[in-house]
Amino acid sequence: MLHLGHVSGGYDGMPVIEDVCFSVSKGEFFGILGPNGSGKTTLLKMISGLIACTDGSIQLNNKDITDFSRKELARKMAVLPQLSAHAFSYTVRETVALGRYAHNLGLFQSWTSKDEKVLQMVMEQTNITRFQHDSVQQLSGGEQQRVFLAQALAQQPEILLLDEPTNHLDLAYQKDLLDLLKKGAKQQGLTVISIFHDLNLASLYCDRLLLIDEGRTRALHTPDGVLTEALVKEVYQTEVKKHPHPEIAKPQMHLIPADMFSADVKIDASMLNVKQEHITLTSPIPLRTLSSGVCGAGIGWNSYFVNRQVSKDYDCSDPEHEMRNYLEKNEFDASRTVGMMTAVQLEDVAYGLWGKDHVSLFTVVTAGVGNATDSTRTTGTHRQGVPGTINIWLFVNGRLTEEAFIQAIMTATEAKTKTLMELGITDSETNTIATGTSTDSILVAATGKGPLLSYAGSATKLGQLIGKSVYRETKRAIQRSQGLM
Ligand SMILES: Nc1ncnc2c1ncn2[C@@H]1O[C@H](COP(=O)(O)OP(=O)(O)OP(=O)(O)O)[C@@H](O)[C@H]1O
Repeated sequence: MLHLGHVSGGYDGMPVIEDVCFSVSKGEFFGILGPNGSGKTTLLKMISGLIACTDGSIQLNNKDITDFSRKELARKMAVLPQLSAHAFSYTVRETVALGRYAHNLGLFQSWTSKDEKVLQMVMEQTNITRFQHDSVQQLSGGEQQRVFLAQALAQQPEILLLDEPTNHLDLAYQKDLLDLLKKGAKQQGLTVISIFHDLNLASLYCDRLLLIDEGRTRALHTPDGVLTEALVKEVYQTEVKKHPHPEIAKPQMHLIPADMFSADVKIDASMLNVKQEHITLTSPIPLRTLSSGVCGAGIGWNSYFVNRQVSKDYDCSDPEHEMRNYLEKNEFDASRTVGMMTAVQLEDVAYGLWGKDHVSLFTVVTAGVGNATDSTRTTGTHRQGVPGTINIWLFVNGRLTEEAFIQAIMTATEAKTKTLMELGITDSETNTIATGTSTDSILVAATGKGPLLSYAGSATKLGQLIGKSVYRETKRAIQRSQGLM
């Protein structure tokens, strides 16, 4: 639909855009990214015909844009400019109605019922109907932004050009506006070309991104292809971390603020508090965690770790909610706590600091095996009223990659299973060696200090510490709970 072939252009003979080529198809949501002054607005002005190309050509539906009259072009393309501090003397309704200009013979003279219908529709869509008789001047920046979007939509263009459309909008309106544009693209085939400063919004909504730097194309691809840590660092001169969005398959870039480094912290027994009711560990800094606890499960940052004793017939339809109430009652901030439950006597806990020098590990285990299961054979129907959960906490005094977190869990699970095998713990349903219990939980937490540990398999120092410590501490915890130590 729109094709830019080797386009160059700028101001007063000074080139800003150089040799840019790309095509945008009908119904595509296309994002333009780049640092301040890289030429994004200039490129948008060239597409809308406001600035002429000094080289190359811009074609709309196979016709050079210079061959369209201004009014013809306005029926095809609408522009939502960056909001500036102009004085707007029109009312909201009048401002939006100006968008129908391209469809009329003269301003307001031939106002038709179709114009009125479109006007009402776009004011509804942008949620500005209630301000329609107010002066644009008296609206907030975000409200004005929506008025000008309504004006652009009233043009009923094939292509909508937007310069940072979410500027001035609060979180909900940012989402509403971009949802509206996406819907327009998907359902009505509206082609959206938009400048973004927010890489994450661009990633969420755009089908493809163009990254420009000093007026030249640096990358043109899907969000995943353009938003790489290396490219963003090079173009924006700033450190970022790439992470997948938790709900949809789009990348998100996280800034890393300077001066966020806190003092070195080593997690050890001095931070552990064993009581009859619960075992707690309080870290002076938030730790990066991966856990299967009742609370604080998944990936997160936590400072408090609670292993709470519950009666063996604890039965609750919403254990997470109940646990949160418990944590709050005991003055733990539930949003920063990993909480687990066990029915074993907490004084039977086994723990120890393993390793020294570059990496060390503080391992804490509570273990009951009354509920031991062989995961390869159990049908899950056989349950005993005997306490039986193995809760393993691994505090790594080091910095872990995500794969190291996952491998730490694998290595710990292998070591736990080996302990059960050596102690001859069996599944009472299948009469075979148990692999764990049906309600085991695990936590891996890391201080994030020191050299990066990329792996935690048994070939690494960390993996060996995990294997040995989980094996030993689980064995001691089981033997204690069985009254053997
Ligand atoms: N009207 C103008 N006359 C002369 N030079 C201009 C004009 N407008 C912009 N420039 C220059 O062109 C370059 C690119 O500006 P442009 O506004 O296109 O960048 P941008 O990527 O949109 O920046 P930002 O992210 O800050 O909005 C800058 O060096 C700017 O100073």
